[in-house]
Amino acid sequence: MRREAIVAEDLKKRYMTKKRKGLLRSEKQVVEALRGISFKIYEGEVVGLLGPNGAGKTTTVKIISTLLIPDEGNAWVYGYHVVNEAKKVREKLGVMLTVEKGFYGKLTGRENLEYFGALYGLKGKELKKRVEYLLELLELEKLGAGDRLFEEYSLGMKARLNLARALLRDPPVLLLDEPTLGLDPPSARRIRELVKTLAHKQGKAILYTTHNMFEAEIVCDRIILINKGKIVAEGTPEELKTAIPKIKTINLIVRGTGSVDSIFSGINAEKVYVEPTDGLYNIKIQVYKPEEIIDILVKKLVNNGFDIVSLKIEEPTLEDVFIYFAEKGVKQ
Ligand SMILES: Nc1ncnc2c1ncn2[C@@H]1O[C@H](COP(=O)(O)OP(=O)(O)OP(=O)(O)O)[C@@H](O)[C@H]1O
Repeated sequence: MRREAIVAEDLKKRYMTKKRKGLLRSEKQVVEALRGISFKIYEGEVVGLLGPNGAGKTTTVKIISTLLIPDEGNAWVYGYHVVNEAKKVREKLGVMLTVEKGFYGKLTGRENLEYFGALYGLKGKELKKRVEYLLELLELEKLGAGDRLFEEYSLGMKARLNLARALLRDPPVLLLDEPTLGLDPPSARRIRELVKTLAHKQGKAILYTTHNMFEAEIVCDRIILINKGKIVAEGTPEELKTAIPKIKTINLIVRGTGSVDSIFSGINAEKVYVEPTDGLYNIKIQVYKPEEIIDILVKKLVNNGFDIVSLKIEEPTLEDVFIYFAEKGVKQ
């Protein structure tokens, strides 16, 4: 049986902030960042924590990583309590929060890793071996980055070094907060491949936050969707796609000079988006049963002098799931 690596039980967190009221006045305000979040993450899986801005993703990651104390609820990492046994929890964790934090600009990538490795208690040959292994694993040597100063690093190199640092102690649990944000495709791909290998081949438990739905779908075994501090949906990407009303999208590109708006009057669609580009119209029509309207639609377009350049019917994507739950708000 797979072991539970992270267990979160009814986590709640409020922040006290001040809202400006005019030039000199401000009013205290309570932000309910987490309103009771419970989940489990097992060894060997990548679990995506997804949600719109301000949903509570970073707050959750910070609580699990012992950087923030919850107001209510509990969480454990390999059975150690995140508040009462924070030191033990930290020994089990590799955390990647923001890209640059804590690295020394005047040290090379290799020296930075050696420095943090020493802080974590690695020494001598063991430390050197681990650092060389990680420089290879993250392809930093290949990019000529091992002996370059950190201040000269590109964003992609910084992210790779950040992940290397999180792996120094070879921890069984990784918390990765938007690890590919702003990266070029090769760096993002390298990190995604590595994350999957670390979970599936080495059995690490990985909590992964991202805004990128394409990424979530290819990296995550399971997804937890949060909105306004609550879990609104949970499952594999496939399960989530079947959890929303089976709305499909007719994707049409047509060429013509007339107005397309009259075409859609009388057509029973949920939503229609029209985007004119260079003499073409890019049209998206969301409907439950495309087969019921497609004939009429094509006839109307042709009778009004439009050429159909392409026509596709698309199944719901993870992005549709995300938008559906974000718009729907919190299930009560
Ligand atoms: N230190 C803080 N003080 C006050 N409010 C905060 C603080 N940190 C977060 N918040 C608020 O708590 C809520 C949850 O924030 P959090 O950063 O956890 O969300 P998120 O899902 O990570 O968002 P994003 O996708 O934008 O990074 C938001 O309303 C945010 O404004």
